[in-house]
Amino acid sequence: MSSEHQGLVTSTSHDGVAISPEDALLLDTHSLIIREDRVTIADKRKSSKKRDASCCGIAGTGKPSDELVTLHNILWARVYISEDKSAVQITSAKELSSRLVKPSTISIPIDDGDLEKADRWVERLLEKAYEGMYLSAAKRFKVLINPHGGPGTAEKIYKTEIEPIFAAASCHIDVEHTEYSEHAIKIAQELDIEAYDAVVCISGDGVPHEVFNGLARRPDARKALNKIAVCQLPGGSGNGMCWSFTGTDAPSLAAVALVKGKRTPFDLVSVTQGDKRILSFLSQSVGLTAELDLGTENMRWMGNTRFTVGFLQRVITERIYPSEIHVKLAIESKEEIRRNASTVRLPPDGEHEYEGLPPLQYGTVNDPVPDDWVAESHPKMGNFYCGNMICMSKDIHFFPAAKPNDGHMDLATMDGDVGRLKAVGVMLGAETGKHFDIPELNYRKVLAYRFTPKNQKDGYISIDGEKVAFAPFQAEIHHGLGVSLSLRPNVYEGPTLV
Ligand SMILES: Nc1ncnc2c1ncn2[C@@H]1O[C@H](COP(=O)(O)OP(=O)(O)OP(=O)(O)O)[C@@H](O)[C@H]1O
Repeated sequence: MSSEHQGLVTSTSHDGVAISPEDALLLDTHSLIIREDRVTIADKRKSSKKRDASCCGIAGTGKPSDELVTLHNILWARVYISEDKSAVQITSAKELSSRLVKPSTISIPIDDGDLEKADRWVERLLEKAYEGMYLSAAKRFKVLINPHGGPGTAEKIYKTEIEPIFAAASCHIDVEHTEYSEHAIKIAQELDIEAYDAVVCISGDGVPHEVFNGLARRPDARKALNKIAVCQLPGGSGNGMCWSFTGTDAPSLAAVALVKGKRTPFDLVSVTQGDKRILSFLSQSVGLTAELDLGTENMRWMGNTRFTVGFLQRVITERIYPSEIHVKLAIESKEEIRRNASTVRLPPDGEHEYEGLPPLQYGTVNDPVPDDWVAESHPKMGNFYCGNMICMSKDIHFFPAAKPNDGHMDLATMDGDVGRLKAVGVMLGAETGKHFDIPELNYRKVLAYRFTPKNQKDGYISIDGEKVAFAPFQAEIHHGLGVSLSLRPNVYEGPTLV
């Protein structure tokens, strides 16, 4: 444990609060220790963690009157100067429950002679709290709220849990409500990309899908997709992107994770179908998963539970979806995927000769299948599921080998007649990623593929949870084309293979 303490020395008394000449605040490697007997707590909440509480196991002074705030939870700090007093004000996210944090501010009076020193200390605190990036932290947020997303609570969640965190972290916020289907495409197409660092969607997965596609339709698509981080905070039922990047769907905790998040390139997928080309950021599915995504719309009021109910309803019938797939393989066995789990594959550097979307390497679904793709017939396909993120919704970590920026799609397939117990086993195993080892589940890393339905006239094909025509489609990965904000570089939050 570190014992690197940097204190703010105060030596004066304000408003009757006695300040000792010793340090009132100690800056540790991972935390700020507030010596409560020496500071004025402007907005003290009862649940503040005392020194002896088990918080991250960080060693400190050991005094029971000390409060410990992890640097992750420090939202902002400043030197406040008014006519009659000066103070250092520190705002942090206070834990009120395991799913709720709220901003809380403490104020430490300082002597006017200490202003310069206090300024330097505040800067040091912010640098540590934002890991050296506070001056360039993604603080200019275009917030898109879908009032109809998931159970319809996005607006309330934003006002009560998210906005206070953004405001406390000094973010510049510009809020817009989506007013109709595909409105977010238009907003992203017309966005002033120099004015914002990120578009934050308080929505399900549908709005970020539209934002990526709006950015993709711009003449400067490559620059726009590289400049604007696209993020999701939980306003839908699945919230796969929020789970994958922040590890939670508790809105205030996820908001802190975004405020603290670092720009992370991540892979996007081009899907061609008919004459259309769209971008997918999350998943493509046919069969069981697509039915859960799209065939449970009538249970939307249940929130996340609709997926479980829908799954049980469908698995009983052991439905199959005959199909043919062609695959451009990258890593073809689970053993090899495990062996490569800690390998970092960054996108190739270099100049790009295009301003819009990257050219398709393998053509479209209307072109002949390239010679080096593997052709597979799946007369009993039960679930075709290709993903780009680890988590699809709460407790569904379907792609434990997925990485934000590895230039691969994770393709999982399973026959529909493997037996109900096996199917249930895969679903239950997905909570922890253990389904990866179930032999009936085929799991590969691919660069591109084509899916062709057989002997079925109509059905569900889901791209990022949105329904598209029941017709052949082709997908290929674009390594690191998009950007989001994540807590850790090139890692999703959840039970990864590493
Ligand atoms: N004001 C609106 N009226 C009608 N549709 C809207 C409006 N705003 C957005 N939409 C559409 O709602 C669709 C679904 O959005 P979103 O993904 O946010 O919620 P969801 O589908 O309920 O969430 P989940 O995917 O988690 O179930 C999007 O395709 C979007 O175009």
